Amino acid sequence: MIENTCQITPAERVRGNITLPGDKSISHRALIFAAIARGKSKIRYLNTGVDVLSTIACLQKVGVHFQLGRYTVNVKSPGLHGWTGEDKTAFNCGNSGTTTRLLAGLLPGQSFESVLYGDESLSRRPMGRIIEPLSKMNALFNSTDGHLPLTIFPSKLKGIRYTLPVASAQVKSAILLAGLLAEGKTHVTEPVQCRDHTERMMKMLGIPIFKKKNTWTVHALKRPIPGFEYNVPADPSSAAFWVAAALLLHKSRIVLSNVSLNPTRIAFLRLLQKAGADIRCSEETRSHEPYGDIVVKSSELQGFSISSRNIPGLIDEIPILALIATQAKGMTRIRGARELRVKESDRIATTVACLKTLGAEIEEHEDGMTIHGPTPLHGGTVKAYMDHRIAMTMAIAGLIASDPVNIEDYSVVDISYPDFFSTLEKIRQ
Ligand SMILES: O=C(O)C1=C[C@@H](OP(=O)(O)O)[C@@H](O)[C@H](O)C1
Ligand SMILES: C=C(OP(=O)(O)O)C(=O)O
Repeated sequence: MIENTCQITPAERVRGNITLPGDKSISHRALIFAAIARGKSKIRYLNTGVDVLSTIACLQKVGVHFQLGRYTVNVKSPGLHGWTGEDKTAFNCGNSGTTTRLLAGLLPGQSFESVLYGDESLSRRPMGRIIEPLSKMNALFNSTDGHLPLTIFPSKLKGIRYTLPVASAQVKSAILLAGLLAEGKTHVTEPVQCRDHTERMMKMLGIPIFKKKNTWTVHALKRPIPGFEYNVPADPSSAAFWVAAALLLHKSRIVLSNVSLNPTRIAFLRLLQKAGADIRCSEETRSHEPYGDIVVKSSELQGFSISSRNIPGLIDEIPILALIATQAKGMTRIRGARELRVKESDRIATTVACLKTLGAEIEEHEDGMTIHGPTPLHGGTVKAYMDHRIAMTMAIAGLIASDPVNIEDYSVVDISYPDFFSTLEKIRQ
């Protein structure tokens, strides 16, 4: 076996109760709001993947202290108005788009110059989408052609009215966060709803934020907000891999506990239920983020259709949904998914390439893919393309294929789910 290649052999079934990692999107935000707050905060069940560790490393650079325990992180911050940095403070965002774009909203209103940079994959991803609205707020940037590294100069921000041209929670969040340090009100309109964790956390902390139709309005932060305690629910995007394994392998049953049931995140569950999946969600526990338990059993599935309006609610689940579609009866159409081309990898191209290698009947389109099923998958060797979601999708493919699947660079799963392979070993039979 080549170094950093793993082999996943076929399984008969998966069974058991799974402890998932904390939600990655909520973890980034819990840390960022603990840094915005003044004083001590405590966050439980944080996602401890490499992306979230990048957010911690960046926030340490502005004078925020973290003490990481097994399930708890204690945070001590001088508060947003007390962040300190040396001139040209360099922030390594690693592989994380969320870290980069959310911090790009908070750094222009600071009194020091900063530089955001990241790995090869992150350096290919578009930053023009945040530079454009934040520049309208008077932020001053220097970038190479809308890509990292991004230099951010201190500036006096003003509120704006902005309609998102791409449905992106990262862009929406960057603008709302910048609004905390801007003069006047900041309004963001989202034509299609995307995840709303930033807005929920602002509300929870008493930050003045309001919604009218599909426009969010935030006011500048006049008074410091105090530290807080927060329990991060489990990550539905990580759950999706085990949901797929349980649906596709006979006589399987898995239970996933305390999963975020935020409606902006679980469109994939609703879509699969309509396609025939036996997925039951327990009654939601209402907190600032709804959460509950999910039970999944083996199911016969029909092909499904996804169009641009559905994409934001299941954007990160498309590679695993494409794998599920190879085993569903009939045709599955995924369109309006151009955004997938600017993720950690070009997820339209990489999903299609990997599934074709294993014998799937799949066609690539500029904005999506068409899949014909059910088509039995055979084994083979696939690349992870330095993309955690592609590596995890291929691992589930290995469980359902007729022969082993070798995954090159499998350790990239650490970006969002360091315990992924040990969990797979626990539940496979
Ligand atoms: O705000 C977030 O936490 C995220 C938003 C989405 O990205 P976009 O905002 O680029 O759609 C998603 O793909 C990413 O995994 C996390
Ligand atoms: C796209 C993702 O994350 P990010 O944009 O934060 O790199 C992801 O986790 O699938």
